[in-house]
Amino acid sequence: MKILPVKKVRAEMEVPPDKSISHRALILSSMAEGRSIVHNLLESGDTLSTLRVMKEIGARFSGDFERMEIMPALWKEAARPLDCGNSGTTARIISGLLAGTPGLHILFGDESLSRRPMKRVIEPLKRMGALIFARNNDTLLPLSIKGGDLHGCTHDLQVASAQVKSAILLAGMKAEGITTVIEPVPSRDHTERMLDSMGAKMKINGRIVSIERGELNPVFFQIPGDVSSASFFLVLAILHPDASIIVRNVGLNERRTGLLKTLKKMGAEIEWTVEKTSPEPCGKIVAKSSRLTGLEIDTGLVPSMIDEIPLLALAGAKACGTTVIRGAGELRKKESDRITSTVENFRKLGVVIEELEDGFSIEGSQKIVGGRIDSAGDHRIAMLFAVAGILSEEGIEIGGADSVRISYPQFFKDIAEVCR
Ligand SMILES: O=C(O)C1=C[C@@H](OP(=O)(O)O)[C@@H](O)[C@H](O)C1
Ligand SMILES: C=C(OP(=O)(O)O)C(=O)O
Repeated sequence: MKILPVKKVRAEMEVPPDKSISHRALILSSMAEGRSIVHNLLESGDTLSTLRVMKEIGARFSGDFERMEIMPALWKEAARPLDCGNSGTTARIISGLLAGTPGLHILFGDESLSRRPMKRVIEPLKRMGALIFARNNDTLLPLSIKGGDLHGCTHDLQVASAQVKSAILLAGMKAEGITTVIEPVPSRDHTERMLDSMGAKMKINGRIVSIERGELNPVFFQIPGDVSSASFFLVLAILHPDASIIVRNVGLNERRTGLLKTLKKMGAEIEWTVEKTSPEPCGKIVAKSSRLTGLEIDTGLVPSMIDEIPLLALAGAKACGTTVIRGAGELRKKESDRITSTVENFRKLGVVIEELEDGFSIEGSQKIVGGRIDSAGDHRIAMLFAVAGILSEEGIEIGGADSVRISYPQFFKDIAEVCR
C-alpha cells in the first residue's frame, strides 16, 4: 500500500463505532438478566475476537453489528482454548469474567498478544481467590483459569489501565463482599458507565471504584464513533495546508479526549461539541489547517490519549519548536513497542527524532521525505504512517497495511474519500 501526498483534504464524515465500548457491550450485556439490544457495534478483528470467545463460553448473540440482540449467557466451559487473537482488551477483561465463572478456561492469543503483560491482571484476580496459571512464571499468555468462588478486596493499581480495572470490576460482580479498585490516574470509564446504566451496585469517588455482587439489567445501547479512529483524520486536517474535516457522532468521553486537548494547547484550530450523553458523551469535532507550536506534553493527560500518542510525534515534526512526550512507557506494551516502532519508522523517512525510555522528543519544522515503513503488524502504526504519507514529499509505502483490520477495516477507503 503506497500513500501519496494530495493537494486538498475535505470531509464531513463518521468513523467506525468505538472499539472499547463495543467490547464492553458484548461482554456486559451477556451478564444481564434479560434481552439487551445494542446498535452500532464495531465489526473489526478485535471485536470479532471478543464475539468469538464470548460465544465459546455460552454467550448468545443474534442479528448483526448494526443491531445485535444479546440474551443472558448460558455460561459453560469451552471445549477448546479461547483465541483472543490480537486483542489485549479481550484477553484481560474476559479473564476477569472467567475468574468467577465455574469451569476450566484457557486463553491464548497471537504472537503479539503472547508478548504482552498479563501479570497485571493475573495478580489481582489471584488475590481475589482465582486459580490462575500462565506461561513464563504467570506473566504471559497462554493462561488457564479455574473459575470459582471469589472474595472482594482492595486493589491499588500501579499502572492506569482500563482493561485491568474492568477485569477486576467484573470479577467483583461475582465476588463475596466489596471489591475496590484505586487507579493512579483515571483511565477510560466505559465499563463503569455501562455497569451504572445496568443498575450495578457500584460507588465511584474519583479514582476509586467499588462494586458488589448483584444483578444487572439489560441494556439498550447506541455506540458512538471511535475518537481514537477519528484522531488520524483530525491530525491530518490540522497538519495539511489546505484541509478541513468535520467528524460527526463521535464519542467525546472526557477520559478519551487528551489528544484533542493537547492539539488545542499546541495551537490547533479544533473544536468539539457534546450533543448528547446516553450514557456516553457523543457529538462533533471540527478541525482545520493550523500552525502548531511544540510543547512538553502534560503527563497527566497520557491515559486519556494512550492510543493516540504516536500521532503526537507526527504533530511534533510539523510544529514550530520541540515537542517532548514523557510518562508514556505503557506504549512499549501495546501491539508493538509503539515508542520504538514510531521512532524507527520516522527515521526511515528522514525525520530526526530522539527515543526516550518513556516517550520521545522531536524537533519541529521537519520535512517528511518519504520511503517505506514497517507497521510491525500494529494497526495504529500503519494508520499513523498513512497520514504521514499524505503529508510527505514523495509518498510512503506501508508494509503490513492489512493490520488496520484490527480496529478500522475500511481505513484506506475512508482516507481515499477525504483526499478526493
Ligand atoms: O480498556 C480498553 O478498551 C483499552 C484500554 C487501553 O489499554 P490499557 O488498559 O492497557 O491502558 C487502550 O490502550 C486499549 O486500546 C483499549
Ligand atoms: C492497544 C490497543 O488495543 P488492545 O490493548 O485491546 O489490543 C489498541 O487498540 O491500540
